[in-house]
Parts: sequence; structure tokens; C-alpha cells
Amino acid sequence: MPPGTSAPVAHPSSAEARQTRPAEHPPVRSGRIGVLLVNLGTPDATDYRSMRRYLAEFLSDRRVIEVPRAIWFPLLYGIILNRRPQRVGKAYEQIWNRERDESFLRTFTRNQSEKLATALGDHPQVVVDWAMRYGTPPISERLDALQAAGCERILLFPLYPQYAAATTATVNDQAFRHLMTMRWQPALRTVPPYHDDPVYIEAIATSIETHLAALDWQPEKIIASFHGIPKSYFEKGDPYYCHCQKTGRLLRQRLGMGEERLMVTFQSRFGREEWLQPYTDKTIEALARAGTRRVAVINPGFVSDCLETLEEIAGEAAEIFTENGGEKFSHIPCLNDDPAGMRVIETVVRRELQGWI
Ligand SMILES: C=CC1=C(C)c2cc3[nH]c(cc4nc(cc5[nH]c(cc1n2)c(C)c5CCC(=O)O)C(CCC(=O)O)=C4C)c(C)c3C=C
Ligand SMILES: [Fe+2]
Ligand SMILES: [Fe+2]
Repeated sequence: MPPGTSAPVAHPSSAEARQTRPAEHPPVRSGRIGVLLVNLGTPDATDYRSMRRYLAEFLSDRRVIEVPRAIWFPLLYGIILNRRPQRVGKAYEQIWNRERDESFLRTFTRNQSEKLATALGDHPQVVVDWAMRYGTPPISERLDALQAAGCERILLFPLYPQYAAATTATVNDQAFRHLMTMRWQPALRTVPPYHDDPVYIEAIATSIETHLAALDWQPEKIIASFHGIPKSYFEKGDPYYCHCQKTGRLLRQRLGMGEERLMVTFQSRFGREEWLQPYTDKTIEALARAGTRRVAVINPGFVSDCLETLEEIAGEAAEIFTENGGEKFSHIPCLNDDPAGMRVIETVVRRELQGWI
């Protein structure tokens, strides 16, 4: 049956299948194409139990924590999951979307899915959905839902411009792990990183220009702050650092700025190991101490604003800057579900669907 037709059809039509098929075989929907947007995840609520459930799932992922389990689990269950849920729950509370009683990451991801569905209205056989790698809705549930809706082909979109094993690969792993349980699998394509895609670079560069144009002051430094990973992951061959640096270089080229004006830094350290450097918080502190008075920070690696951008940068980093002598600090929002952000998502999706639509 050609893509584009979504009427229910019968099961395999070979002679053998006809012979063994029950008389009352249920109709099977087919002919559709699914697009599943997946972001990292988020707790369902900010209370201790919800936070603990979320962090336990997240921090038990071998792609995230590469320390052997015999060493890691006693630390995770003996120390980290006792104290961290409460502390991080308080941080989430500060940035909670009270209107919808959920985190902004969930709100933006849902909005992106709905807006992408509208943008792809010229292809009625395409069904768009969203999921979270940790927490709800899980990838397995949404893959099942897409299949039940007749999607024989699914494009899986881990919402990370820069590839990291701890983010992109774990989304792909989780999807394929679920496919392992299926007798009749859909065809699955995964979206590659798009850290150097001209549409993405243009969208981030324009968001910097638009944001700066609206300020009544100009930053001496613009900091492009990416989520970090342990340095050892980079040394084992993760391309993440290089992807971030390339994004930074292309942004500088497009904006006509040098390395002294637009810096690349890494935030959100976790644990005692060395992470990718330079660290965002240390850089901001050192800049303020050395006399820089005005900075703007952007998070090009985050498709949506979340705890790491709203609390750690717009909140904590701003505080570090002013406490050390800085005067003006501005956080440039992520692309979220703004038209420019949706243009990036739509462009990547249309490209990766080629041959299917
Ligand atoms: C070793 C631990 C971690 C690695 C490696 C890591 C990589 C990584 N994470 C993101 C994006 C996000 N991380 C977020 C929160 C978050 N990250 C870690 C740990 C690691 N991340 C933790 C423990 C947490 C939870 C908060 C906390 O306890 O500090 C989020 C925010 C989610 C939200 O709901 O707002 C995002 C997004 C990337 C891109 C990345 C590697 C490239
Ligand atoms: Fe993280
Ligand atoms: Fe953080």
C-alpha cells in the first residue's frame, strides 16, 4: 500500500497467512509515517518522591553515568538519592510552569510537537508525537501509540543539535530497546546531529542579534554555554566537544565576532570528575573579577529552556556575575517553540523524511 493511504487493511495477504488467519481478524491501520520528538525528561512534580523517581531513572542510565554499577549504585542509592531530590526539587519549583503545573521543558516539547504537526499539514499521512527519555511520557508508550495509529515508518528525533552518547545515543538505545520487544516492527530512522546546519546557525545568530537589539546596553562578552560532559567521555571518542566548538565557530563567523567576544563554555558539572572546560560558572566569575561589567549568555545546545538554562544560567550564573562585580547580565532564551525554532525543527524533519514523503 503506498504511503498516503491510511485506510485499515487486512493482515499479510500471502496464502499461508490467509489459511492461518483467524476469521475475525481485527483491522490493522497502515500507510502512515510517525515523527517522534524526544527531549531529555523532567520530573512529574517537584516533591521528594517525584524528584527521586526521576533522578533514579536518569542517573541509572549507563550512557549518562559510565562508572561501573558496583561502585556507582552504593553512591547513588546511599547518598545522592537521599539529598539531591529535595535540593533539586526546590530549584525546579523556582522555574515551574504554574499555569500548566509542569516543567517548561514539557510545555515547550508538547508545543513543538503540536506546531510541527500543523506545519506538516501538507502531508496528512504524517503523525507527530513527543516523548521524554526519562519520566513521562516514555518513548515506548509513544512508539506503541504511533504504531497503533498506522505508522509503519517512524522518524525518531532526539532534540539535541550536538551529538553526545549521554543524550542522542540513549534516546536511540531506548527506542531500539523497545523495538526489540515487537514482533512486527516499524521501520525506524534516527535524526543525526545538526550542530552545523545553516538553518540552525542562522536561527541562533538571529536570536542573539534580536535580543541584543532590544537591550539598552551592549555586552562586552557573549557566552555560548553548553551542557558539559565528563572530560573522560570526550577522551573515549565522544564528538560532543567538537560539535559544540563547531557551532561556536560558525556563530562567530556569521556574527563577525572573534573568540574574545563570543566564548564557548560548559555548564552543569555533576560529581568530582573533571568535565569539559572552560566551566561557565568559573568563567563568569573570572570575567566579573577581571573587570567585565556586561555579559549576555546563550545556550545553543538546548532546544528548549529548562532547569539548566532558567535556573542555572538566568538565576545562578547571573548571581555569580553580580556578586563578583558584574553589572549587567542577560540570558538569551532558547529557540523553544518560537517561529525560528520551529523553522529549524521543520527543516531538519523534512530533510530526514526524504524518500518517505
Ligand atoms: C553525569 C551526569 C550528566 C551528564 C553526562 C549529562 C549530560 C547532558 N545533559 C543534558 C541536558 C540536560 N540535563 C538536564 C538535567 C540534568 N543533568 C544531569 C546530569 C547529567 N547530564 C542531572 C543530574 C540533571 C537533573 C538536575 C540535577 O539534578 O542537577 C536537563 C534539564 C531537565 C529539565 O527538566 O529541565 C537537560 C535539558 C545534555 C545536553 C547533556 C550532554 C550533552
Ligand atoms: Fe544533564
Ligand atoms: Fe544543573
